[in-house]
Amino acid sequence: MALLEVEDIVIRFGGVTAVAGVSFAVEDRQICGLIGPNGAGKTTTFNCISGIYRPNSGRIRFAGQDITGEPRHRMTGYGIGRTFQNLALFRSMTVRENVLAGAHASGRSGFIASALALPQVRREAAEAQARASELLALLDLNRVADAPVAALPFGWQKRVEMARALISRPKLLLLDEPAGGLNHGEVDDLAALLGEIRRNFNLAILLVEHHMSLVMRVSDKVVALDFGKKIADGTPEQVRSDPEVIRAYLGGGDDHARAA
Ligand SMILES: Nc1ncnc2c1ncn2[C@@H]1O[C@H](COP(=O)(O)OP(=O)(O)OP(=O)(O)O)[C@@H](O)[C@H]1O
Repeated sequence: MALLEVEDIVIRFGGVTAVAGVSFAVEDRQICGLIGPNGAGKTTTFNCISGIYRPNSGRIRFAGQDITGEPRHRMTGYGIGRTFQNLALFRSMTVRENVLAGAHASGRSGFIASALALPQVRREAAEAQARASELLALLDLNRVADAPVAALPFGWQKRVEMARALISRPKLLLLDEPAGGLNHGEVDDLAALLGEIRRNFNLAILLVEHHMSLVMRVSDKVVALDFGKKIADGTPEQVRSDPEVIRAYLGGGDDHARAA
């Protein structure tokens, strides 16, 4: 049984079918790249897995459990963490505070227990602090831990988002365009970091990404979409040389050419 099973999902917006029956699976500890030209349906698929959209039909299973249409606030509890293309950080808070905010989303203590500062709450808070420190070190964010997040360059803010997603110990990390806006050196660092994250946290990663060389370098498998349909699913080598993929990237006018 795969960790994530996406089965024949269809997502429509009014008259537009953004995703037209897509299926694929992500195994435990696998890094899977989701690629495709502009408008292919990547983000919509991603938003469906993370509970932002509900599919019109089809099923999504995570660790054997049907999570189709579950709201996004439940996803952390299931073991799914995510980052956003345009960042969703608390800009005036420090790096450490932002990372800790991810732990609050997954804390088991309820509102009353927290208000009364019961021992379990204090234990959870201490654990979260220790884990935040570990993550800040791993993601090389120690030096800026007490700086407001808004003062950091974009590439560093992306790392903060990743640390925030990781603090809840996800089994699957969804990354929306992690290389977007990064310079060449930062993309190299990101490739190394993704491997390190997988090794350290024993998790699977699904990334939507336009940066083709990054996807091909880090992914164990790649799923390619075009016009809402899956056109290829295999190893980076298989997908890179797939005639449908080559046609989608080279033959689709301005939008497609930009994505290639
Ligand atoms: N909220 C929405 N309302 C209406 N149409 C939408 C909405 N979101 C996406 N679409 C349409 O669905 C299709 C797929 O869009 P989607 O953003 O998933 O593609 P994508 O592969 O992520 O593209 P990009 O790489 O440009 O981000 C496009 O035709 C898009 O215009």
